[in-house]
Formats: sequence, C-alpha cells, structure tokens
Amino acid sequence: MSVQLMPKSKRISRVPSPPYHSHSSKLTTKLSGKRTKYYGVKIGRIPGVYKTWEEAEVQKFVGKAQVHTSASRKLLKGRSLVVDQDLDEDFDFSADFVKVDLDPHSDFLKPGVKPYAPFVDVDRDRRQSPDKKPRKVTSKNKARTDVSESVTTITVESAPALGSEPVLSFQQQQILERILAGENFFFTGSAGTGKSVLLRAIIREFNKRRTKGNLKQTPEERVEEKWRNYVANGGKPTEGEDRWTLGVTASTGMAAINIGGSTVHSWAGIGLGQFPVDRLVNNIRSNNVTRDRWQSTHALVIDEISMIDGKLFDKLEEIARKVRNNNKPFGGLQLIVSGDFFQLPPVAKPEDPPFKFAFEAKSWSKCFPRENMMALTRVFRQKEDVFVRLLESMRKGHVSMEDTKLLRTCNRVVEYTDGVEAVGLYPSKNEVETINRQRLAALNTPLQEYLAHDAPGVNSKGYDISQADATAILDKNTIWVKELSLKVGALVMLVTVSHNTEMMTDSIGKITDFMTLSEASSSGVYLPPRAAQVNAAPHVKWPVVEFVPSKYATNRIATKTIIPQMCVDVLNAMGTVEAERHQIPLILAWALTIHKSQGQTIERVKIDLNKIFVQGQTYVAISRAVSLENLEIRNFAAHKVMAHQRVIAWAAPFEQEQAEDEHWDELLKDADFDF
Ligand SMILES: Nc1ncnc2c1ncn2[C@@H]1O[C@H](COP(=O)(O)OP(=O)(O)OP(=O)(O)O)[C@@H](O)[C@H]1O
Repeated sequence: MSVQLMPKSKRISRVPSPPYHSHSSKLTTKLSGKRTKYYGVKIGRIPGVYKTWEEAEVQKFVGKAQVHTSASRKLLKGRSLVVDQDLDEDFDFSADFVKVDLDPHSDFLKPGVKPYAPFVDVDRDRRQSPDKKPRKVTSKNKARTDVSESVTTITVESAPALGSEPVLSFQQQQILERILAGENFFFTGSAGTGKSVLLRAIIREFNKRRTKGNLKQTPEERVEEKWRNYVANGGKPTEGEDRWTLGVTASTGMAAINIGGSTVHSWAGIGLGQFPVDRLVNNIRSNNVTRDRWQSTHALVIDEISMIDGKLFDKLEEIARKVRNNNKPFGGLQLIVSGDFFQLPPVAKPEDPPFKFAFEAKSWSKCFPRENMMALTRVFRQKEDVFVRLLESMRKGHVSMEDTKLLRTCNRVVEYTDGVEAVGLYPSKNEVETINRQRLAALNTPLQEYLAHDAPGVNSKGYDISQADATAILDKNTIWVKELSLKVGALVMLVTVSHNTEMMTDSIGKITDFMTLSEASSSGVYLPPRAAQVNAAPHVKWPVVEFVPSKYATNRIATKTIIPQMCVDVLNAMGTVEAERHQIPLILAWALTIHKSQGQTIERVKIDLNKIFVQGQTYVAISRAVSLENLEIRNFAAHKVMAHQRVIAWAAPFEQEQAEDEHWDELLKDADFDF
C-alpha cells in the first residue's frame, strides 16, 4: 500500500463496500469543477487527508518499500479514481476520499497486466460531429478527461461464479513435488494434457515460497537486498532465500506472456544469440544485472521447448557454466522445461542451416537423465475417446482410412443458435489478415478504432529505446494489436489471462455494443474489477462482448462483459520494461494463424489445411478443438498430417519405457510385499 494522492476536484463520496469478489460494491464519484488538491494517506503514521504533498509525505511509513518518487507522485496526482479492496473502516473518508486498489497481489501488478493505463477516446470526434470521419487518435490529439462532468455512479458486480485453475492430477502433482524437491525436469505430453496448467502451478509454488514482499523488486533492488543480507550475515550467503528464485521464460514472446515471463533470449541477455559463446559470456559479465540474474537464479523455466533450436540450448548450457563458475550441467541451475516436440518446431528460414531439436543438443541428456523426463498421459482438453485416439495417432503422423473418413465428415458448416460462429485457423498470416479485414468490412455497423499507446522503455544496456523500436518489439512479441478496428457484430477473442479467474484468455465472443463504464454498470453488464481503473475517462466507450458460455472449461468469463483497455509489456534482458502497450485486449477472431493458436483451447473451431507447410501444424490446429461435434475442417488430406521422423525416433523408446514403468507401478500397487 502506498501514499495515495488525489485531486479534490474529483470528489468521491464513499459508499462502504465489500471487496470485489463479494456480491457487489458501489462507488459514487462526484466531480466538481474546482482544482484544489488534497492528498490522502491510507497507510502511514497518521492516516488522513492532507492539504499539501509535504504534509502527506511525512506520514508515510519509513523503511517500507513505498518511497514515492516524483514519477509516482505525478502518476497518482492525475487520477480521478483509485480503488481499494480493503478500506479501513476507522479511516475518515468524509473528506472526499477514494477507494484504492493497490493490492500488490492483485492482477494489476503482475507482469503483463498493469493498472493506470492512459486512455484514448476514439469515439469522441464522431460523437461531436456525426458526419465527420473518425479521426485516428494519436498521443498528440488524444482526448482529455473532462473534469467538469457531474456525477458518475459505478456498480461493480462480482463475477458470477468464475472458476479457478483445475486441481492437479496425480501425475501433475508427482512432477510438481519432484520439482519442488529441486530436481531438473522435462515434462511433455500430447496437446491438452495439462502442461501449461502444471507450469502455472509450479510458478505459483515458487512465488509463494520466495521471501514475502520481494516479488515486485526490480533486479537492482534484489542485488542491493542480497548485498545487505550478505553483509548482515557476516559475509556469508543467506540460506533459503535464493532457493526459490525462478526465471520464467519461453521460446516465443507469445508463450512467454501467457506465463508472465520473458523470452529465453531476453532473460539470458544474448540478443539474437548468434555470436559465439565467449563473446556472449563477455557481454553478460559486463552487465551487472544480467550477470547477477544468471548467478542468483536458482531455477529456470523454459516453456514451448519444441521451438528452441538444439544449438541454442547448448550455447545456453555453456554460458550458464561459465557465467556461474560452476561445471555442473547448466551451471547447476535447476531446469524446468516443458513442451511437446510433436507440435511446432523451431522457426527456420530456408537459407538457415538445418535446425536441431533441443533433445538433440549435446548437453540435453546431461541435464535430463531418463528418470527426469516424463510425459503427461491423460488428455483433459478432449473428452471423446474416439477424438483422443485419433489425435494421438495424428500426433505421430499416422492417419488410418477410418480416421480420414471421420475427419472428412468435418467438412461441413456447424451452425450455432447464438449466432457466434467458429474461429478460423489458417497456416498463413496473410490469409488471416485478409479474412479478418473482409469480414469486418462486410458488417454495416459503425467502425470504432482504437490506436494503442506504445510506451518505450529501456534496452538491456539501460538506454532508452525509440518509439518505432518499441512498436516493432511489441508487434513481434505480443498478440495485442497496434490498431484495433471493431464493430458491433465482430467476432473477437480475449487475449489476456488472469490467474485469479477474473478473465480468461481464449474466450470467444461477439461485440454487442460500445458503452462507457457507467452505461455498462446500469445495464447489467459485468465490469471486471480492473474496469474501475480506467474511470479517469468516463466518456470513453469500450466494447461490450457477449462471450460464449463454455461447455467444457473450468475457467469461465461472465457472459456479457465490458472490456476496457489494459496494458501488456515486454521485458528486456534486465527484467525491466523494454516496451509496453496500452490497448483493449481483444483481437478479431474470424481468422487466427495456427502458430498463434498453439497453447490455446478453442471450443468452436474451423480449420483450413489448404496451405499447411510445417510438420506438426495440422496436429496443433486440430488439437485446439474440444470436441468433434464442433469441429469444421476444410481441405483435409492424409498427407497433410506430418510428424518429424527425428521426433518419432527419439520419443518411441522414451514413451515405451514410461508405459512399462507405469504398468509395473500399477501391478505393484496392489501387491503385498514384505521385505
Ligand atoms: N488436472 C486437470 N484437471 C482438469 N482439467 C485440466 C487439468 N489440467 C489441465 N486441464 C484442462 O485441460 C485443458 C488443456 O490444458 P493445458 O492448456 O494446460 O494443456 P497443454 O498440455 O498445455 O496443451 P497444449 O500442448 O495444447 O498447449 C485446459 O482446459 C485445462 O484447464
């Protein structure tokens, strides 16, 4: 919690309210035209409302990591509404106070999702002069909040019984325990066997065990704290604390965002990784923060390993030994690696030398002896046996005559009574862009355009990056679009994830309206708690999406939800923000590339296999579906199901051995031995 500042000009009379997760909470915002400012201190020596910043500032707690910089002061000063979940009942709010949500454990403060995003009002020009073509909003012509507004009332309804992450299966739990005991582990398994669910559970467990309160520390603060502890401990490293320091990475930016991490390249501080190892090691050693991260991290997660080249894996392994001055495999770093080699392979240009899979790296078997690799065997995504079996043989590149017949029956149109059609999956990006553009143009409802605000950060050397570079980095590493064009009737997909069940990625729906937050609240539309964060722009209209109620998922989103803008960021090698994008987390979903669909569960799906070009692509596309009932496939042919021979050869003995082990375990379970 921190010192909270708010202008008196934005008076807010407080209605006592339960936390958001209870049934409902209500805030009444009264905005007067005056510009006198008051400053509120909720947690401090003497909580209260102060007339000057100086008076307020001295009330803050000393020694807590809540030092207000001028930047945060500036940030908070301009806000009209800040929301808190656990207001102190004894606190005197009679003097026009606000509700604040600065819970460090709330989703807003997790990597990838941030509060206080600035806004763009794309609708304003059109509202003022209906004949005028909508003007694109840039940082220059961005609309300002009108503080002379009269009264805004927002009712935040609680989410209707949104689910949580599923309970881990016995196999998932077994792997989790071995990882928590400090073992290296590679876990694989067919699509939908719960690798991502397990990975998220692992990250949660590590975070829980890490020293409380330091999750938000920057790498620099961590180094400083480590040094202080080292000195306090008489020059010896402190026990326990580093044991749970976890690096969270993935092979691609998209996969990294899904688990709240960075790409393995960024984390390692190796740029594109094309230089020889010694040069990369020198670069890392010359950067205190990157060097410290390599040295102080205890365990490293690498997700979607199938897309990491084996040569890169070997380079990282050698770098780890050198930078950590430790000759054990990967310099003694605990490795937690996940992925399915039958899915998408490393991206390689035709002119590149042939790629190696990570399991073909020289160091792979040193890092993962046979007993530290396991395949999850229970498929959760699909429930129909016939579909699970079909996908299993397709994964290995086999399709029988019967399978072909069955898949050809999916060449039909599935109609949905609620009018929300299926998401189309296509191999090529151009196809996807064309389809989405054409479908949007065909709707005769008014166009709403939202231009993202991209904020440049710093690169791994600490230098500011340019606006153009920030946009390029964000375009490459995230699925959030720079220019979002929407209309009532558009099919959209939510592309943000929240592990506290507020919103789930992969949710599909149709835009039914554009509303301000207060309009939404008075029409019974669900306002996600984070919607309150953007109340600084009461006249901005956000899309209202009617999501398809999921038949299968344990995680659900409220059916009719307003989606305000949020923020996504890309981290540099120092773990600080390289670029961040403020945008509405929706994308058009009439068409999506198969590459972008990897890792997702899509209940209504329509796949066109016409231009399939890579092994694993057909399997990835079809395995996104939840049931045969909702699956549509165009241009299926058996030869389009391709699995990589090297993967088949590598996986066969491993999977055979595991099946035998499991068979023996099963037999021995009921046996009564007495040694
Ligand atoms: N233990 C479990 N109990 C019930 N459902 C589960 C369990 N584990 C995973 N699931 C569900 O199965 C579906 C697929 O899970 P997940 O995305 O983790 O699979 P995956 O192996 O990562 O798939 P892919 O390889 O396609 O990315 C999700 O809907 C998830 O909620």
